[in-house]
Amino acid sequence: MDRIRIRGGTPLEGRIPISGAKNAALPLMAAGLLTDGPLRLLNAPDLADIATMAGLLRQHGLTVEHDKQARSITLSGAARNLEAPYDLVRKMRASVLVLGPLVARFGEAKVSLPGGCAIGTRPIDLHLKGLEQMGAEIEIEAGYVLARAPRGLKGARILFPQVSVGATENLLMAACLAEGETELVNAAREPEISDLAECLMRMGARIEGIGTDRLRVEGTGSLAGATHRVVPDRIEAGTFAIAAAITGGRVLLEGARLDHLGATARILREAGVEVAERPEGLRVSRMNGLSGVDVMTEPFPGFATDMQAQFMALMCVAEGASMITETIFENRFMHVPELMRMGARINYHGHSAIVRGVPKLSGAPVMATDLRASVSLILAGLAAEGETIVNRVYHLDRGYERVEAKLAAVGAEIERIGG
Ligand SMILES: CC(=O)N[C@H]1[C@@H](OP(=O)(O)OP(=O)(O)OC[C@H]2O[C@@H](n3ccc(=O)[nH]c3=O)[C@H](O)[C@@H]2O)O[C@H](CO)[C@@H](O)[C@@H]1O
Ligand SMILES: C=C(OP(=O)(O)O)C(=O)O
Repeated sequence: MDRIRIRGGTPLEGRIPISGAKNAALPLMAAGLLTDGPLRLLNAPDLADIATMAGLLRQHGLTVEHDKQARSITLSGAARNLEAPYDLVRKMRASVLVLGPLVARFGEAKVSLPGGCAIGTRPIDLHLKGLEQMGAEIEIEAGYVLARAPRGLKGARILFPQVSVGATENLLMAACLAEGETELVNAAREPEISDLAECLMRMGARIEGIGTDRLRVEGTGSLAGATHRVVPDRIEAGTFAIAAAITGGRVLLEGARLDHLGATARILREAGVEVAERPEGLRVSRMNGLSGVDVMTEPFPGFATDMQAQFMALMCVAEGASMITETIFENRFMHVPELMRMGARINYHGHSAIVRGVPKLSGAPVMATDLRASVSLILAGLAAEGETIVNRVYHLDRGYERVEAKLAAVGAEIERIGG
């Protein structure tokens, strides 16, 4: 399995292109099930998760063309097979996003339960309850969700007791083909949800309240094909902002959007990082010292859980202490022991970690456990003295496109070792 070798200490300088967002592209691909298409997605990232979703949609019967040169994905045709098998769903939780579109359009779906993953149990009860409220009959059998709505779904008022990105996306897609009006209350407001809603509108859906926590959808009989540009990846942008900050460098994040960073930009500024909007993207630099800042993860526009591990790496070399509280996932501190192997001073208990900054981290062999934990170890390696080897990088390839090439282009000493 591939490893990443880093020799730390070089301040990063230059321009980094930001790819299309994984977490926008995956639901947009699932939206391809709602139409015969073609649905053409531009600015599509080239990632392992995108290949997994393409594989899943192909086995449902769609034609999926991923033109990596043109960075486009074109989806066309109608699903013939309504089953999403365990072998594909277990690889990637976002596979469950085929459930809403399949049952809304074809009146039936059989989708493997995704199961837990490294960061938590991640149930899908809110997805299922919402579909039931829209008239679907749901049974769980042998690890599969069997959903049936032979006469189609009906609009409903769905109040989420907890904000869920995936449940909002699944039910938003289902509502587009339901009969009558659906209201999603306490809906997630992440930029990826607005991106999905805008694409659905281009396909002919009627949605109001985009960007708010109350989405109203007037169902239509069918949706058409469309062309849509995937939003830039705010988590990739935030990750590279921290790469610049942790090395005392200066980078231009091409295409990144300040309004999509939510609380991340404010918190980085509080820590001593300069973040400025430019016509081509975001300029991020750090000329002076870093200071410890407390953060708590929250749904958008709060500080993103997908930025927590990277921010912790930064706080490892800040002056003073930082309390980091994870409120979204129950087990998202697996990077802590690995960062400690590099000399970080961290105490954690339950949902909170106290990080006491040290002047220098030291390079070490470390093990990646999930996507954002993996990249946090790369960030720590960029700031550390000596060599860091990040093992088990397949997690990284799920969500970062050519991460080592992008970092090497701005001066990092980093390479992938195959094998
Ligand atoms: C592909 C994708 O976009 N993944 C993102 C998405 O994941 P995902 O859509 O899985 O995350 P959710 O927003 O649904 O999860 C938020 C919380 O709600 C809980 N929950 C969720 C659904 C449900 O039916 N029942 C329930 O209890 C989850 O266990 C978690 O504790 O949003 C997360 C939170 O911003 C991000 O970390 C992931 O990167
Ligand atoms: C947790 C993440 O992804 P997923 O929901 O696909 O596991 C992530 O992108 O950080």
